[in-house]
Amino acid sequence: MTETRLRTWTHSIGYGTATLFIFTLALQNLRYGFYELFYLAAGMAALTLGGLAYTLLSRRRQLSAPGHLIILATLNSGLLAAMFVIGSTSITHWAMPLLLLNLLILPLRHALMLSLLLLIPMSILLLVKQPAADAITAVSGLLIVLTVAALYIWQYDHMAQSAEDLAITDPVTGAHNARFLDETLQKEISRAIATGHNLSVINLTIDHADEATQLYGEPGMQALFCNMTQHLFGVIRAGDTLYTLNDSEFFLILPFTPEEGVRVIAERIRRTISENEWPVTGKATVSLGCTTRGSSDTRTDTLRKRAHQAMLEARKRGADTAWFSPGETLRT
Ligand SMILES: Nc1nc2c(ncn2[C@@H]2O[C@H](COP(=O)(O)OP(=O)(O)OP(=O)(O)O)[C@@H](O)[C@H]2O)c(=O)[nH]1
Repeated sequence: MTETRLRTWTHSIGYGTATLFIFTLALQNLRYGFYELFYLAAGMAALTLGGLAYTLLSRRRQLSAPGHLIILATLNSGLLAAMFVIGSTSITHWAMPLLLLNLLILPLRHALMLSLLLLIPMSILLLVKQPAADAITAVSGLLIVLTVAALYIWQYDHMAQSAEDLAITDPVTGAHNARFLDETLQKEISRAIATGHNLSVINLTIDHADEATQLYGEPGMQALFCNMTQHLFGVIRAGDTLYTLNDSEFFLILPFTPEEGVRVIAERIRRTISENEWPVTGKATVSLGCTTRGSSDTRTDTLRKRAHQAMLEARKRGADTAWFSPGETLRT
């Protein structure tokens, strides 16, 4: 299920349940002849029903639907205003569905702000109107509901973020994985087209990886791969992104980098790697294929293929080489 559908479902169920709860309150008050409270509850039920209709009408835009903030702010301020105007503290528990709706529907920070804007004046009114012990009991109940629900949402947000990080990160090296590469590269191509900025990429492979694996074994190569990832993180600048493609291959996306720039950074990577003393293998070299987006490059596979061809060309020319496509060596 997509996040938009999930939100449409949870928002609809939240508004629907709140409508039922508040409508029941309205009927109860009508039965006992408390007409002011009946009108208040009927108005609130109409608003939550409006929230349900808004959710269904804007179901494709549930990730950013701004109307929820307006609906919930009106509900919260309406209840608060009514408590002050009617002077009734017996409807404090009506705040419960509103607190839960705030947290279910709005981003956590907005929800907490709105809930506190409701709770603080409400607590002052309760302390003024009721015996201190009763007021403290009522306010504590509301605070417990708010805290537990907020903690649950906070934990859920963190778990969702961790799951997303896991899905796009290589667990061994900590760099992004191949799955995330095409998505980011397509976004960067679109950004480069829209802004007219340069975009370059580098495909980089460890030279003689098969022989090194036979010599040092899988764990040795994995250690080299991890060390090289950390080294590359240290060389590239903020805004560049690094991807690990398989056990010996990397890919770099370099936004705002022209041909002269990618030549500089590719040469710097080649030189620093060949000069470095690596923990398991001692010396190691890499072959780099670089390219810069041309005006007709609108697809990821064109750039990836060209960078890959350039990398194969660099390897063919004796390894420890950076090759810029189409057809110019930086250094052999
Ligand atoms: N994307 C990217 N480009 C780089 C990097 N390092 C160098 N370049 C490119 O190479 C050009 C020259 O870089 P340097 O020789 O470091 O000179 P610089 O003037 O200190 O580079 P900047 O201040 O980073 O622009 C830069 O303008 C960039 O286009 C890097 O880490 N990432």
